[in-house]
Amino acid sequence: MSKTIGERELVLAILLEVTRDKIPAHLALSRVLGKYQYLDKRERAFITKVTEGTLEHMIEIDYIIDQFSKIKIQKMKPVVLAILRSGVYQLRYLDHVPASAVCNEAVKLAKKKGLQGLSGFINGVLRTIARELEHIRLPQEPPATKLSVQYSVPKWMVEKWMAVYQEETVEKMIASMMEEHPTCIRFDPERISKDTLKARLKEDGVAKIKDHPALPYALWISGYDYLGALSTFEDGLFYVQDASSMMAVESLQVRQGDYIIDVCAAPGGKALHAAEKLAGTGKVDARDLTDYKVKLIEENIARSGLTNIRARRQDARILEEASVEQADIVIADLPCSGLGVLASKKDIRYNMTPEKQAELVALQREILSVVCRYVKPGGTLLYSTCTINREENEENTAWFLEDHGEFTMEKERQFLPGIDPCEGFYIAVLKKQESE
Ligand SMILES: C[S@@+](CC[C@H](N)C(=O)[O-])C[C@H]1O[C@@H](n2cnc3c(N)ncnc32)[C@H](O)[C@@H]1O
Repeated sequence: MSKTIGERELVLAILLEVTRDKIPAHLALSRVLGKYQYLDKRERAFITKVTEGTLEHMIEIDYIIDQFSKIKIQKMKPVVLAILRSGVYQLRYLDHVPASAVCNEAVKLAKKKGLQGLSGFINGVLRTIARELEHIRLPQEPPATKLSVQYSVPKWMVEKWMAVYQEETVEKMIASMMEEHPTCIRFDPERISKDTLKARLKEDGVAKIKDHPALPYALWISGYDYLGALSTFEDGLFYVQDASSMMAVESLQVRQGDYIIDVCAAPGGKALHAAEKLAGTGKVDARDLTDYKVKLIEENIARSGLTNIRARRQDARILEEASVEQADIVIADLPCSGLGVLASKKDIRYNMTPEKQAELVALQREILSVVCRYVKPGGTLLYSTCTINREENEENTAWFLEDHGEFTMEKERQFLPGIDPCEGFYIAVLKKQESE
């Protein structure tokens, strides 16, 4: 393929896909990197850094643009805004790119995109920002605006959290969400000891390996190139999973021989963990909505070598008569707004809205009302989400318990990033009364 598209043009294409067309950032990025094979390592690194960085700091960047542009960002053409955003990111965060190069490249790109008439405007805004860079002041008041701009998290999310938690807690949470975190992995101590796994990970070239403080079968790893290249990963010796998800399964007290239904199981993290806890006994029935998702679970089952788990397609909103009162444990780890995992999924904050969140609450209630019927008398229902939002969490559980007097709350916990050693996650363990 001839080299006609430059790195900044590809950054622009990805930013437009994410911000205008609402394509998840990791998909847009991997599609472009996959399509333009001629890009060398340095160009790939630049494209990744600038797109991810621009998205990560986008609210702060928009605030800065609005300080120095006579046209406000809401009035700008998406292409102009995307060129300015990536330009401001490079000026503010990439020391090795000279300001003159940032401005010149932005002008060239604007002209290439047929925006000759606006290239002077783009040049003017970027040059002014480059000049004023040292003097830029972000808002200090009110607290929700300060945190929103400083950490580039939408104000509505910050306000939601500030209504529940102290400002200091919210800042710790958000700061933690913006930091790079090591990868959390779970291993099966029945299959490999911690010491052997650590030795193998070192042989694989993993630079840092740390014990998780709360879980004996969890490790934090960092300083490796590519997960898929680790022999330990290829051999299925660990599963990448946040500690919060492990704690969800830990809270269940799985007993040998249990029959467990996971109604929204893909890619299979909690279902596989539960199957491990059954130690070769019992059965886990891991379900999800589509064939594609079922395949993901099946791939992970194959990697794990476990034989007491199977995957199949089943819409959790539709009652399956044959499952009624059959399960010792039902895991309902439902689709949610994902506000607890902004650290690993950086575009959630721009794609999630209060309206979408309200739709998710309705879906969660619909699924809970159906799948609670699969729990045996005396059995357990786990409701969990990876979000920090009372409507989806505590309020949903309270709503459920009001309607279902046969269940009582055994355990409820909201994990907060920066406060707990994991991502943001909610767990409610609900016990169904024994039959009379
Ligand atoms: C939070 S994820 C589950 C993560 C999984 N429990 C784990 O630990 O790996 C939610 C899952 O719900 C699935 N889902 C969404 N709507 C569904 C439905 N109506 N029926 C079954 N699964 C559904 C999604 O495909 C997604 O895989």
